[in-house]
Amino acid sequence: MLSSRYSGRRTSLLYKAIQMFLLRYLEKTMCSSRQETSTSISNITMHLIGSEGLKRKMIGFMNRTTREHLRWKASEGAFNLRHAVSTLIVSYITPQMISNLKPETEAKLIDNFMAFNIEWFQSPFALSTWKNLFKVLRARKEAAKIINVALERRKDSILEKQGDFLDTLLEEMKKEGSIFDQASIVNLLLNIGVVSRDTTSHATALTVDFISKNPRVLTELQREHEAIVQKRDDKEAGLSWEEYKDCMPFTRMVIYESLRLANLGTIIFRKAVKDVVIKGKLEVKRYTIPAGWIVAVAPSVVHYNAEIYENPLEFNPWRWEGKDLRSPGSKTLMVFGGGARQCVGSDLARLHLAIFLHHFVTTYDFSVVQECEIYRVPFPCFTKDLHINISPKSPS
Ligand code: HEM
Repeated sequence: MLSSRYSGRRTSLLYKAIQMFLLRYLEKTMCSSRQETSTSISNITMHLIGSEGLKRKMIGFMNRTTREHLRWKASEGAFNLRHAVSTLIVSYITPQMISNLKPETEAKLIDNFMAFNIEWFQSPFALSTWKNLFKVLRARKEAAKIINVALERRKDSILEKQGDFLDTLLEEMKKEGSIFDQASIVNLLLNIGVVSRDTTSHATALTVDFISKNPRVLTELQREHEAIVQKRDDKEAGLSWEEYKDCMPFTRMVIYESLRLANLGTIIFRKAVKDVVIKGKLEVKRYTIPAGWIVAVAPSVVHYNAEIYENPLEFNPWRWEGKDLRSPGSKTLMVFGGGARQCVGSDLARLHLAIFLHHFVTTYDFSVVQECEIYRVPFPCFTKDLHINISPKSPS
């Protein structure tokens, strides 16, 4: 499952060219510039989990939403885990971005975020592909309209601030020389909805898939999380910030190991701002990357390197024992990118995974109905999604 294979599907050059074109096109409609996105998304993570008060508010909200989603899924029979988590992520990201939408408008925005994807792409020759492309573009347009209306209202509003991400962006926009205008704010909000949904839902599905194949890991996870619940005064309370920070070393190891194996950030790009000399052990292995060159870094080369990770294709969370896992990455772990400019959603993604696993292993038993299968082109695509059944644990 982890190798770069095409899983038996015939992928013609034309097919790939058109798929890449559509992806690029959708990307362009989503995000006007990488600089804007990154500067301002730094604010969302600051906004979402920056201050102590906000952390507590956010974690409480994520707990409630996760619990409700799992309860709802438990009553439904077998379900597609990645899709379920996509809805979950969008449900808690959307009100953090714009908090004062009417419930029906919020539901509409969530539906549009969910419809704005590329999963429908089957073949350039299938009429359904083009019909679906039309639906996706319509979803994008409707989502943009809802955000625009909310933004207009907020701009003119004399009411108290809502304390959401839209407020933060409007403050940025009003600053002298701001890189934001109304259009870039709308693009940014659309972008966050989609980026956070896809990366995090892929990561969650793959983590559960790895765990399902490793009963020893599941047992250890259950032990860690049940111990957390046992120590709590209010057994119904969700995970607290302190528990997240201090009481789940094994969960952190599982998250890092899953992300290392999943390799969701397949390629990252960097530009050499000056000549960079790469020092190999042997003279012949030394070379210089000239200033101005753009370099594509493939983190999987590091993540699957047997000199760094013993049995690199094995899912073994214990390999992280005793290592500092507070930072999102290092030279040997680039799941969220590398250097000063890394994924700005990494804190949020790790928090989500911890909360999800907490509710998942303490409240439910699960069984796999369909194993997941991915192929890489080079981005990981699911040819088969993980389908599971969950049922509430019987009280012990
Ligand atoms: C498990 C989940 C995730 C993974 C594996 C992941 C991975 C990555 C990687 C590898 C990069 C490239 C960083 C680099 O160039 O060094 C990146 C960038 C980025 N990620 Fe994530 N990400 C995840 C979740 C999220 C979430 C939840 C958000 C939004 C809240 C987000 C927003 C972004 C943005 C905006 C960038 C571009 C940053 C920039 O251009 O400076 N990501 N992510």
